[in-house]
Amino acid sequence: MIKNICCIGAGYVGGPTMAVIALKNPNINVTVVDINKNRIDAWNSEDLSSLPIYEPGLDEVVAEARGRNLFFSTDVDKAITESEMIFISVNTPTKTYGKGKGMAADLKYIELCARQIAEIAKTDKIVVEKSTLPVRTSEALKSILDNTGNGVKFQILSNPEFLAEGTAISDLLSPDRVLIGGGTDEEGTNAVNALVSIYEAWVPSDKIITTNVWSSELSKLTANAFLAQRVSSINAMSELCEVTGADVNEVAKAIGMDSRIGSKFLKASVGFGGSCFQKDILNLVYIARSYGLNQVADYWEQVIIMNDYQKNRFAKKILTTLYNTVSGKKIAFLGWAFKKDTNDTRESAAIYVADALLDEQANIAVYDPKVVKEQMYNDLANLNTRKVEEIEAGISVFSEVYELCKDAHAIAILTEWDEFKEYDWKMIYENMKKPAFLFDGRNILNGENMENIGFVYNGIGISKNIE
Ligand SMILES: NC(=O)C1=CN([C@@H]2O[C@H](COP(=O)(O)OP(=O)(O)OC[C@H]3O[C@@H](n4cnc5c(N)ncnc54)[C@H](O)[C@@H]3O)[C@@H](O)[C@H]2O)C=CC1
Ligand SMILES: O=C(O)[C@H]1O[C@H](OP(=O)(O)OP(=O)(O)OC[C@H]2O[C@@H](n3ccc(=O)[nH]c3=O)[C@H](O)[C@@H]2O)[C@H](O)[C@@H](O)[C@@H]1O
Repeated sequence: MIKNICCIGAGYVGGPTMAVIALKNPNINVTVVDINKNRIDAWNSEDLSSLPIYEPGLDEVVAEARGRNLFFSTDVDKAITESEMIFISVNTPTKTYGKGKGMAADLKYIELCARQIAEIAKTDKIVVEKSTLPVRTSEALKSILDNTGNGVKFQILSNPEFLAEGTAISDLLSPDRVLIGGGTDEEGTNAVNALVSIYEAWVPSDKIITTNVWSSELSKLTANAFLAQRVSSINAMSELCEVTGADVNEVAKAIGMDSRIGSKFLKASVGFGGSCFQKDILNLVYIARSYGLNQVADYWEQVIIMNDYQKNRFAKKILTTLYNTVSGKKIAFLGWAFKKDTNDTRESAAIYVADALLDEQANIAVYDPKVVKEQMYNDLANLNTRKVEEIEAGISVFSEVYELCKDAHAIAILTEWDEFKEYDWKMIYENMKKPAFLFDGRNILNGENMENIGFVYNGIGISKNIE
């Protein structure tokens, strides 16, 4: 029976995942550790609205478990020493240097964890890969862990996480499945069973599937590739809709009712963002190429190419519709996060659309209910396309939508926050420059209603000019 587990990495995955494991396993002590002290302080904050990540329902789970059997700490060594099972949930971003730059996953954080575990551990441990990793990473982990020479035995499991941000808590409470990859010898089976029993505290047994480690590692990359592919597929159709007079919402509904296709994940948009889809597909492409599978690599790479195209296309549409110049014009951005109900902005389409419009000297005004100004400036600075002073001069951040849209030439909806649907759009229209352009990058508003108010409305995959 496992009594103590720890998780290295208190981010978007480590934090919520461990909070739910602790909630459902009150007899197991769960310690989440991170080298980032600010993050740990925020997880320990008395004020639950100051948790480092925003996820609906997370505050309640933390309130119940924290201090009871859920702990957040920067003492990584102590947590490793005391735990029988160690989850690794550190970031695995795309490499920005050296071999595989811009494609491969950067595994330096993973390797550092493995080396630290190898150095500190004095008793046998089950090490669980929670981070998304290239297929066969566990082989490298095993080699590092087994070569310490201190006689400690390690079992390595793969347990990828499938939660989506914004719905993390409900995804964790009722997952479609839990996937555990592990060895099939006696020790491997015991390790798998130990992890299965933790999930069985709340997940029905038939939803917990076990596979070999390679299948588990590769299933995670495959799932994200398939999901992102659906978005790129519907986005590709959105452009065809715009030139033929078809309506992408109608097309999505029509095809989604085919049970073989299914209705989810068919929402045309300004392009997918988030920390994982792009990173994981690039990684998949890199792996395929490294095995010489160039057709496989090209096939998946097209999902990213299409997504980049969609983001650019949206920015270009704004430019051409506004008479080919946005220089000095106020463009109001509704939303900056990569999707609603999260404060995460990683790879958000908003960043790229803003960058393209800054090239055209637009004055961009932004409002997002959960993203702070410094984050927006950082996101643009990280592109390395312009100086910080230029970013600060080109982007102004508002905390209130009516002021945001006052005297704007155009509004662009970048994130599908629910509150955007509830605004007094008539009032917004009245205070804008005319013609008042509205670019709905998420198709959340009713185009006809907006046109009745007076807006020149542009949705994604909806053409107004073709009968
Ligand atoms: N964000 C998401 O929705 C999902 C992410 N994933 C995967 O989970 C992994 C983690 O992702 P996020 O939680 O989003 O990343 P994150 O960047 O939010 O969190 C990672 C944390 O690990 C910490 N860290 C890095 N090296 C460390 C070390 N040596 N010792 C202690 N702490 C260390 C960092 O300080 C950071 O706080 C990635 O592999 C990602 O692909 C999987 C499913 C969903
Ligand atoms: O590995 C990960 O990090 C996670 O990646 C995604 O989760 P996430 O990126 O948090 O959010 P999604 O809901 O998948 O949305 C991703 C992006 O696609 C966009 N999207 C999604 C669905 C859709 O129909 N249309 C669309 O444009 C969203 O707006 C967002 O920008 C997957 O859905 C999770 O299963 C996975 O665990």
